[in-house]
Amino acid sequence: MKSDMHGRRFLITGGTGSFGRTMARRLLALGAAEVRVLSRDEAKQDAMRQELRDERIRYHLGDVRDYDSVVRASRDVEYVFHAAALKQVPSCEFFPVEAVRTNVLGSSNVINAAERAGVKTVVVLSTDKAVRPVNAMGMSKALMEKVARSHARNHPGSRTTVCGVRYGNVMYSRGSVIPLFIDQLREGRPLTVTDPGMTRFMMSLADSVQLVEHAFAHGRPGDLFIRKAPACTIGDLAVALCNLFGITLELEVIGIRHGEKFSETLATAEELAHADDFGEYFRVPVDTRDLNYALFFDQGDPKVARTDDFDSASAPRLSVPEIEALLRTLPEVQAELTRSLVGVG
Ligand SMILES: O=c1ccn([C@@H]2O[C@H](COP(=O)(O)OP(=O)(O)O[C@H]3O[C@H](CO)[C@@H](O)[C@H](O)[C@H]3O)[C@@H](O)[C@H]2O)c(=O)[nH]1
Repeated sequence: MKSDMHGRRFLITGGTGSFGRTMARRLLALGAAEVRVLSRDEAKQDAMRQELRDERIRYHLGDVRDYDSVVRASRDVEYVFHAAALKQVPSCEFFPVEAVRTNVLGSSNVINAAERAGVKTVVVLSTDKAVRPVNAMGMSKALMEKVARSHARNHPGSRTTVCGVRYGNVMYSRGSVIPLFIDQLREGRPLTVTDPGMTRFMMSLADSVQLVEHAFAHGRPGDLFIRKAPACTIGDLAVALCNLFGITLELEVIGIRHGEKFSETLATAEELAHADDFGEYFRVPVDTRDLNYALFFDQGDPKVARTDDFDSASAPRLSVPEIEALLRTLPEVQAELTRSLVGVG
């Protein structure tokens, strides 16, 4: 049976990142006619070209901040996955205007170029850090969500559907805690735990691709899809990794970092009050009522008070053996496990 992706033309912004590479591979496997990658770094494009070696991939050098480069990359495209972003919390804290340029204005460029090119669907990728944000990265992603969802409100007859997904930490993503802990284990150093009680939602890269595919297949204008990921404490994650590698190491508690939250929120009570529950996913439709504030004040919303946030402190909590099982499913961890841990322990 042919998939919905078969014979279609796609653009992935930020296409050389870990999400982009995984998504590109998947689209090619499903018979996509063309996968265009828009990104800034020619070295990463070259590495991807060597890795995937498929004539259906076209590399566009450019930057989402530059509208013309996005317009060029969007020509004749049917579907856009918008993954380009500044996503490091510390760098966005130091340079918040850069976060605004890429995450907010860049996203607006992607949506406007898609509209102009007659793209059918744009899926924008967001993060739990955009919910009740405390850092510039999260704030800029929250505004990106607003930009994306306002498209549905402001262009009700548009032939371009703009929808989004929001997910938590992607396990083993570049620069994140799991590869860091594995390096520390390998070197026999104590694991630097910020606070053992901190919680994060845990998702694999494969899960994030699946969520984007779900949005691609089912998204209506302005929809936001959220996967109901399980959560764990960072202390349990550290113990699970030690168990997995058969090593006993001390944990060194270093304290919560600048701009971090103790727990993350994937969906607020206000969003959940209006969300559709699809088992594994929530769909949060956009509020398309007109901006008549009197209506909001007069009618209120009794549903909101009855719902709690979906946050990592109260979400289904993975036990240590469950974290171990989840870690074992990750190809990167499988590769690490087959490497010898000589000199460690
Ligand atoms: O040496 C360390 C580093 C991190 N942590 C903790 O581990 C958890 C996860 O940290 P990390 O992997 O750095 O992820 P986050 O800071 O939660 O943010 C990640 O996840 C986001 C999605 O939620 C992405 O957008 C970010 O780019 C990515 O860094 C947090 O509780 C940290 O406090 C430690 O305990 N020790």
